[in-house]
Amino acid sequence: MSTAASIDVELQHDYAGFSLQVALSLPGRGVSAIYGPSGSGKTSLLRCIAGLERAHQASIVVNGVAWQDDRSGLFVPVYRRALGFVFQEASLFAHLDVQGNLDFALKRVPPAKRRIALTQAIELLGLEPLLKRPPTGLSGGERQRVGIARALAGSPELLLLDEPLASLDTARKAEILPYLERLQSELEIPMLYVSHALDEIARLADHLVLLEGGRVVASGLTRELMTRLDLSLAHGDAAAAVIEAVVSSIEPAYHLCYADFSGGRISLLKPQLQLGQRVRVRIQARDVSLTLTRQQGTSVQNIFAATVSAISPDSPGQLMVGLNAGTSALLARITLKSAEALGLQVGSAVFAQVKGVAVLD
Ligand SMILES: Nc1ncnc2c1ncn2[C@@H]1O[C@H](COP(=O)(O)OP(=O)(O)OP(=O)(O)O)[C@@H](O)[C@H]1O
Repeated sequence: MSTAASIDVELQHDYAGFSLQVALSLPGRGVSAIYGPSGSGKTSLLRCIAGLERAHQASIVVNGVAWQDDRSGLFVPVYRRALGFVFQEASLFAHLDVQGNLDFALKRVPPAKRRIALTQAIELLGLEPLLKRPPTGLSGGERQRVGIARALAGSPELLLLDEPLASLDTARKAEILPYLERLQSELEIPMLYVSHALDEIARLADHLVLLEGGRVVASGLTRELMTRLDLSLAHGDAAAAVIEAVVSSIEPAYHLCYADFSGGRISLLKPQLQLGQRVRVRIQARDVSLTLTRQQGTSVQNIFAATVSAISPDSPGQLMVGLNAGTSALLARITLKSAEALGLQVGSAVFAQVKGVAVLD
């Protein structure tokens, strides 16, 4: 059922040996991440929403505008859908400089339908110094920024991003993420963001869709899904929790600041944060160890009282433990042997020692 501020997708699409069948209602603003193993149908879903593939039994409504409705025979062709598509690698016109590539995209939108000024797209992606450069003179990260600005120049009502950072190395990824965060906070355009990287998702997306074998396994708030032990994304090396905290004091001499969350006070090696600032902090399950009594004489600063909410097998010899610290969910990955030695069970009172944290914003 479509409402004005949502993206509602119901569709079926079949290839030989693969069927994609989804029914989703996503927020009409902000970033929704699409996550799942290789071959789970993430790209196919984006292509069906774009109209690059024609799904059947489909209903696709973007913030009140129907793009496809097979009950009434409506199928808006891809070139008439107000969307921007950002691929893993931007294919820019080699004979045009950056400005020329952006102008080309802008000209395809009738002036009355332009929602984003080119100057705004250039400013948001920091492209001013690159405008006269040919695409061949750009780094991979710069090309992606141009690709994103070009998608914005088309004044999209929906931005589809298919692993936009996957072809970049860690340093280039880190360079682009702040631009994507700016888009999210400064533009009203909703984004569907396909990614394999949970750290990117934790940073960018409030909403998460987990796809497996062409089906939606879960759809909901990112930080809730990330700590659900019945889901694959709460397992393995990348498993992590995200907590929200507010900076309450700063200790410049130690380059530390302290932020309060429902489970206590967390110290962060990030002195440039401001008092009162809200921060999201990512805590990886592999960085959390558990004790039955509060450790003394340890170098670990962040120790929180918690209750075990769930225990589930992880890799051989390892368990994933779900924890509640106040109303915040945490994960700890520990060995089966330690769990037995501690006599852990659901409801056990423990102390979570957090060895490393990452501030997401
Ligand atoms: N044009 C096509 N013809 C036939 N089968 C296809 C076609 N496109 C995709 N598939 C199949 O559909 C399934 C889903 O593919 P899709 O690319 O959507 O997955 P994905 O989750 O995006 O994977 P990845 O993370 O590897 O990019 C795969 O089994 C793939 O082989």
